Amino acid sequence: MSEQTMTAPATAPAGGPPVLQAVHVTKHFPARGGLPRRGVARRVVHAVEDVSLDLYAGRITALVGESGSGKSTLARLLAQLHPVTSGEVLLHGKPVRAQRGRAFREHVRAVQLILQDPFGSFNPVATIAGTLGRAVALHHPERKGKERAALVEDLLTQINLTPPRQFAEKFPHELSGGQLQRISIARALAAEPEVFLADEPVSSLDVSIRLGVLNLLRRLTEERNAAMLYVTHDIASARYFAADTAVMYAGQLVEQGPSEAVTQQAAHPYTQLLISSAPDPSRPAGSRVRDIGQPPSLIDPPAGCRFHPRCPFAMERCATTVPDSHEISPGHTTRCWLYADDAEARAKRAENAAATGKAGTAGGTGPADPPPTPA
Ligand SMILES: Nc1ncnc2c1ncn2[C@@H]1O[C@H](COP(=O)(O)OP(=O)(O)OP(=O)(O)O)[C@@H](O)[C@H]1O
Repeated sequence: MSEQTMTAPATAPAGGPPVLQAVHVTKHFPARGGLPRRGVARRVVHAVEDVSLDLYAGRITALVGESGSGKSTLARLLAQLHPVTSGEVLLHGKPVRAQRGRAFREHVRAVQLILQDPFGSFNPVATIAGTLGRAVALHHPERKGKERAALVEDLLTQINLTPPRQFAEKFPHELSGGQLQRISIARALAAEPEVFLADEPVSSLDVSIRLGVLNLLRRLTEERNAAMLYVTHDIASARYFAADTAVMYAGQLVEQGPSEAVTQQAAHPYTQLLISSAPDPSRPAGSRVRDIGQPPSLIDPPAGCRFHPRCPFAMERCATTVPDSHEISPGHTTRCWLYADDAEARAKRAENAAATGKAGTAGGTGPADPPPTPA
């Protein structure tokens, strides 16, 4: 497969048990600034609130939302880089709580994070062979000398930087952003992970090379039957790259399910807004969903559904009670009161359908459309 052609998303059936799970995970950070005052509870940032998400072997799940919605925090909780405030992270069904020791090291090996900015994560005075050699030494201490060098060359070949010797002796500043992002993927591969957490892996890269890096990630996921979380702002790329999509708003998951369903029959007004805000030349003029505000402060988030102050279809209950999860079609769920089974919700739902019309679709009208350029 050419790396410049976007093919159908990795869709290994989600039949087996999840590899990695967030179960009712919440993360509060102490708010920066201001001194604690006697008798006044310390203010916290409600970065992630009661989020449950499953990742499956051989399957890519996109986590979509605007800046500050808690996507990176969730990825870091799954990687055990932050302790959870409540809830659990499970690897193969077993809770992971250790922040040090053998269980922690095993988690860090099995679950590898790939970050947005490849430049920031390399030692500028180490060659690529030195950087990858350290990763090999960490995860395969038995491989020494020539064996270690051979493994470094093999890693470079797997990420299509060939001939490997030509790249091994280079320093980070001698490589392009795309080449360095490939090296960070190779460094993650050295651990033979079961899960990749790719946090906006292409958004800092030149538009022309994004597709190549995404297709490399997909090939590696498929070949290794690894699970992948693909964190992105770009809901249109999620449809083409990921089998499943989860949408996050202000720390809460508002919709999730098969990417095709989430992007073509978006149920939550926030998902509809995200889709209608994404560039899409095929969308008729005037079909945008009306946006009536900004994301809330996470220090003092709105009660109920956090989207309600911005939602044109909000009802009274939306301001007081966190919505239940409603199943729209098999595996496609949303936390939105529009899908409750009562007269008021039905009327609002009809209003929503009339207002959005075709606006609940992303990236065009069918699988034959050309892939969008990933952001
Ligand atoms: N270590 C921290 N201490 C305090 N607040 C934090 C910390 N890390 C993240 N936050 C806050 O948590 C919220 C969620 O941030 P997060 O980076 O997870 O969002 P995001 O969706 O990944 O955004 P972006 O796409 O811009 O990276 C933000 O309000 C952020 O300021």
